[in-house]
Amino acid sequence: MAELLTSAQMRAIEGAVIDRGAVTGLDLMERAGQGVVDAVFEEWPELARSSHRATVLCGPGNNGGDGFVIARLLKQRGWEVEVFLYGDPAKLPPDATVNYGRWAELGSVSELRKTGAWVEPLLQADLCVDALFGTGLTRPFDDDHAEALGAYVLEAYNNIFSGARAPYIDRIVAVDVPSGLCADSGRVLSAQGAEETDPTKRSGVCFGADLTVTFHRAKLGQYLGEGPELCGKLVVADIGLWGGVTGAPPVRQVDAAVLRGHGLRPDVGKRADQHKYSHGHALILSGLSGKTGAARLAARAALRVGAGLVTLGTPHAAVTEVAAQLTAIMLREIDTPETLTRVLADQRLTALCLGPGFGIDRAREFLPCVLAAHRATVLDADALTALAEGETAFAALHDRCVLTPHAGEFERLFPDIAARLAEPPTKGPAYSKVDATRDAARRAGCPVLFKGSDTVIASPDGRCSVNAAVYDRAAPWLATAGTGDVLAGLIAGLLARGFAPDHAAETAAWLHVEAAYSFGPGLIAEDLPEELPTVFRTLGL
Ligand SMILES: NC(=O)C1=CN([C@@H]2O[C@H](COP(=O)(O)OP(=O)(O)OC[C@H]3O[C@@H](n4cnc5c(N)ncnc54)[C@H](O)[C@@H]3O)[C@@H](O)[C@H]2O)[C@@H](O)CC1
Ligand SMILES: [K+]
Repeated sequence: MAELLTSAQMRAIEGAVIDRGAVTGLDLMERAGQGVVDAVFEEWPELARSSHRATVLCGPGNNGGDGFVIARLLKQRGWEVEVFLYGDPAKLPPDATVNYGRWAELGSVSELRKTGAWVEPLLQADLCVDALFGTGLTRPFDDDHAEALGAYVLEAYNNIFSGARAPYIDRIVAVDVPSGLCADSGRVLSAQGAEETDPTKRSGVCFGADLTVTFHRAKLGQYLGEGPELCGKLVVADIGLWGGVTGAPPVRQVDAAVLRGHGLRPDVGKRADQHKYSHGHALILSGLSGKTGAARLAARAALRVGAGLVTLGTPHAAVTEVAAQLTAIMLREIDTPETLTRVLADQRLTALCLGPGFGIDRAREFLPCVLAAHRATVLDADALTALAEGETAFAALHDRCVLTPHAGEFERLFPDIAARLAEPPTKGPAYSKVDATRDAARRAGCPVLFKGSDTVIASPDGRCSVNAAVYDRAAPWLATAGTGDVLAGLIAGLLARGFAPDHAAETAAWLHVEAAYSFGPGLIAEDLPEELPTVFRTLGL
C-alpha cells in the first residue's frame, strides 16, 4: 500500500527519524542529492557517459541545499556547473549552509535576479536542476522573481506560465517538487487577483519538469491537479527513511495490493461450492426508451465484475428495446417507485444503481424510495443532480451509499466546497481535491468518489485514496461517452458481492483505469467490461 504524503507528514517522518539519532539532516540531504543524480543518469544515460553542462537554480531552503549537493556531485564528475541562488546565503537553514559552503570550495554562486543573467546559461545547459522550492513552498513567487522566471522564458522562449514546460531547455529535473507547485494539492500557487491585472499570471508560475525526483514517498500534489503534467516523469528515491503517517488516516494510492486486501480474490465470492445468489444480485435502474444504453452498460459491468445476478429495472415502454439487447442480464418491469419498493422486498437484491441515463424528473421521483430501502446503492449522473436539489433527499443518504460525481455534479452537490476549491490558491499548502472530497464525504455521511484523471475517494471518517490515471497509468482514451456508466456498474456489482462501499469504489476505480489501459486507444465504453477478464487474468485471479 503506497501512502501519498503531505509536506507536513513528510516533515514529521523525517523529524522522527532524526530525533531517534539514526540519521542527520545532512545525511538525508546528501542522499537526496545523490538520489537526484542517480535518477538523472538512469533517465538520460547519455549524460553519464561524459561530462556536460548543468545550471542549478537553488532556493532559500533545504530544497536549495539539495541543489548545492547536486552541483557538487556533478562538478566532481567533471561537469561544468553554474549555480544561482534565489535568496540570501546568510539566511540559508543550517544543512543548506553547510552544503553552500562545500560547493563554494568548488565554484561560485550567482544571485538569481530579475535581470535574468541566468537565462542564457539555462538555455545552454544540458541539464537544468530546479532546486528552488520543494515541500516548503508557502506562497507564490514574488513579483520580481515571477517576472524573472516567468516573463523572460515566456516572452523569449515560449512559456513556463500555466503549466507548459520551457521548450528550449534540454532537460529539466525538479528536486522533490517542480518549483511553484504546491506539494499537497498539485496546484500552482498564484498571487491573489493577479489574473485581473495580468492575464498571464492566471495560474501563477511553475517550473515544469521533464523528471521529478522526490524522496521517500510520493507527495499528494504529484498525483493531483496539475502535478502530474508539471512533474513530467516521477521517480521516488529511497533516502533511508522509514515509518509512515501517524495520527490522521493517510491518503493511499489505490493499487493491486489494495484490491487484494479488499477481497478481489478467487477465494472470495467465487467459490465453486457457492451458487449465484452468494455472489449477490445487483439491480440497475434503467431510463426510458432511447436512454437505456447507459444502464445496460452499467449492468454489463456489474455482471463482469462478478455479481452473481444482474437485473435491469426497466420502464414498460422500454422493455422491448432493452430485451432485444440482453442475454445474461435479467429484466424486470419497474415503472413506479411503488413497484420498486415491492421489488426491493426481496432481500436477495443486494445492491442498487440509480442514475445512468435515468432522467432527472424520474430520478427525483425514485430517489426517496431508493434511499428508504437502505440497500447498498450507487448514486450517479441524474440521481446526483436530483440529490443536489432536495435537502430531504440529501438528509436521507446513508452510509451504504456511494456518490460518484464528476466536477460539475460535485459543484451542484457541494457548491460551497467546490467554490473553495475553485479559489486561486495563494498560500501553501493549498486546499486540495483530497480536502474537498473528504469534506464532501463527511457532509454526505457516505463515501464520495470525485471523478477525474485524479479520482479521489473519501469516506466520512477521513479515510481517503487517490486513483490517478497518470504517469505510466495514463489512459486519456478513457474520457469517452459512457465510461462513467461503466464505473457506476462496477461499483454496483462489487457492492452486490458484499464489498464495503468505500472498498467497492476504490476497486471499481482501479479496475476501470486498468481495463482502459489494457485495452488501449480506440476504446469505447462497451469495451471496458469486456476487458475485465484480461485484467483479472493479469492479476492472477
Ligand atoms: N523532509 C525531508 O525529509 C527532506 C527534505 N529535503 C529537502 O528539503 C525540502 C524542504 O525544505 P524546506 O522546508 O526548507 O522548504 P523549501 O526548500 O521548499 O523552501 C522553504 C523556504 O522558502 C521560503 N519560501 C517559501 N515560499 C517562498 C516564495 N514563494 N518565495 C520566497 N521564499 C519562499 C520559506 O520561507 C523557506 O525559507 C524538500 O523539498 C527536499 O528537497 C531533503 O534535503 C532530504 C530530506
Ligand atoms: K524544486
